[in-house]
Amino acid sequence: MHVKHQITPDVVIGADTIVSVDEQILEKPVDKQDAYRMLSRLNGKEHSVFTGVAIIHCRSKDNRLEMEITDFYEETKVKFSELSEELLWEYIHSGEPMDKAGGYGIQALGGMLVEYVHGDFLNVVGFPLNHFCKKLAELYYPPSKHDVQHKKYDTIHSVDASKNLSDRKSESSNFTEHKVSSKLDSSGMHSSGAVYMSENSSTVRPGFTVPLENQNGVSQNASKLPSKILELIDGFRASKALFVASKLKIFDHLKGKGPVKAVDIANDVGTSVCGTERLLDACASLGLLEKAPQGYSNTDSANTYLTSDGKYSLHGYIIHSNDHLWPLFTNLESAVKEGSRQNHRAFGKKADDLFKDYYHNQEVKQRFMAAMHSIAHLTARDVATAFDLSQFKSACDLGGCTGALAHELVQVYPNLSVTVFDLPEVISNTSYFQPSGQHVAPVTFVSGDFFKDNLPEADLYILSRVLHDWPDEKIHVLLSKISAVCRPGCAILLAEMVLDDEKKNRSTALLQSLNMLVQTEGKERSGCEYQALLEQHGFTNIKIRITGNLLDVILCVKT
Ligand SMILES: C[S@@+](CC[C@H](N)C(=O)[O-])C[C@H]1O[C@@H](n2cnc3c(N)ncnc32)[C@H](O)[C@@H]1O
Repeated sequence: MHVKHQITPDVVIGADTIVSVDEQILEKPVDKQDAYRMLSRLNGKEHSVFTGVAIIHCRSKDNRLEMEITDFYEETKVKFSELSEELLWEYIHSGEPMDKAGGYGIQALGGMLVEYVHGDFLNVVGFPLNHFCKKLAELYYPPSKHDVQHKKYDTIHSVDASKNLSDRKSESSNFTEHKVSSKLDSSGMHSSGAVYMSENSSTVRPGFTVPLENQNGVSQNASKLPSKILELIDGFRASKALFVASKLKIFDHLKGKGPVKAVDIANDVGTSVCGTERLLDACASLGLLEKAPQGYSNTDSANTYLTSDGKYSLHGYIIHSNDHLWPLFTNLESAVKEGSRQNHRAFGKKADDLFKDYYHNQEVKQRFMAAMHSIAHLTARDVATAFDLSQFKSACDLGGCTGALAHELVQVYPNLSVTVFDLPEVISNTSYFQPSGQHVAPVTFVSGDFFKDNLPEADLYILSRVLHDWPDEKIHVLLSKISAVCRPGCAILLAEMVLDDEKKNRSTALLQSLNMLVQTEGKERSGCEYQALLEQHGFTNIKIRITGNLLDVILCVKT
């Protein structure tokens, strides 16, 4: 290993000894207390101080000291700014951050004084372990040309020339030279949870720098982190960025406009410029917005799906995901351990069923209905046309909520009369969701409880996203009531995410099953499971259509 200066490990670990000032070797090295005192007294001039492991460049003006610390390997610079003599002494005497071996006060509270770290964070919190390990690996395995070219990103993940990588590269350059005026925790993570990146050597990601054994048993960095794993770890940040942008109605603000500057969006929305800019950049990196020198604008998808009045707006579902599902998913671990819903943990109450949770409060009810409406509207055409339903004269959509599917059915089948049956709290709140216009065919709304009350008569009973809310016992109650009013030839149409028999579906369906776990007593089921439930109540000739949309469709007939 190339060692520039002969130093003892003690000096490396305890870095706070000044040995030279402005290249003049001191007669006697000063200890750390004197070193800092000396630094703080060097007022009005620029100095560079060599401490044995670092060069400290000081610029001091008006009793304010700026220190730039370059570590022994000249890979890492730490810039302290706005450091007054009093503050400096306060930190020295607190015995905490400044006293940490080699920490230069950048850990814990001392992080508040750090303007930026340029390079390898690990090199300034003690023994330069990261650098040391890399040098060791180089000694044993000199890097190939290919590796050297990509050295800049070598501790974060694989350097495959994929789209993901180039995305990551631009991400890391965004973090580079980023101000770290807020605290860094002792693991080197930004206290907000953001990952601190270095500019010119490795990316400091303590949690991800996993030593691996190669064939010869020598440790190397596990630089080949599969991008899928990183994507999943990042997933919650991406979801939250979308949720917050939706909550702040950023997509609505941008709709129908040319590029808008971050500062103007921030002023319109009433948010901070720096926070808004970061959110907009994150959304642009996720493909939700377009970014140009003139500003930010909506993508076509954002106009269609993310604005609150978009053709297939998912705004309601996104807000529900943020306000309701997010707190529930925070308790997923308990749900998995206990095998039950977590509404009491997320919202501090235990209702008999989830609909009582939703309908106790007008705002929560409106939010839930808007969420159901978003998905029902998006899927209605595929559900309505999955089978030819033209032989039916009347249909009853049990748990039909806002009537989004009912309205699609009367459009596709003009001779079909459709009744929406739902709880009274829902039926009284449906007017807000009705389509406007002269040519809208009428839909009838009836209130009642499908477990207790008489069901309206119909040739076709529709259950869209209803069975997945309930355990088998409750489903048997409901199906036996439907079966009792069905004449032979009458049918049931189910719309659900149907799992395949091995439960190896696309992840949307299986994640939806977790969704049911955290909030209901129900679950997503496979085609076979639905078939078994239906057959017990005399429904046969079961056909399943996988629509490719969010809901699949099952049709069966009473024999
Ligand atoms: C998950 S939502 C599905 C809404 C709609 N079918 C859709 O696919 O968008 C379930 C619906 O069932 C209704 N529901 C729940 N329990 C009910 C009951 N006992 N009687 C009638 N409707 C009920 C809820 O109010 C809600 O509208």
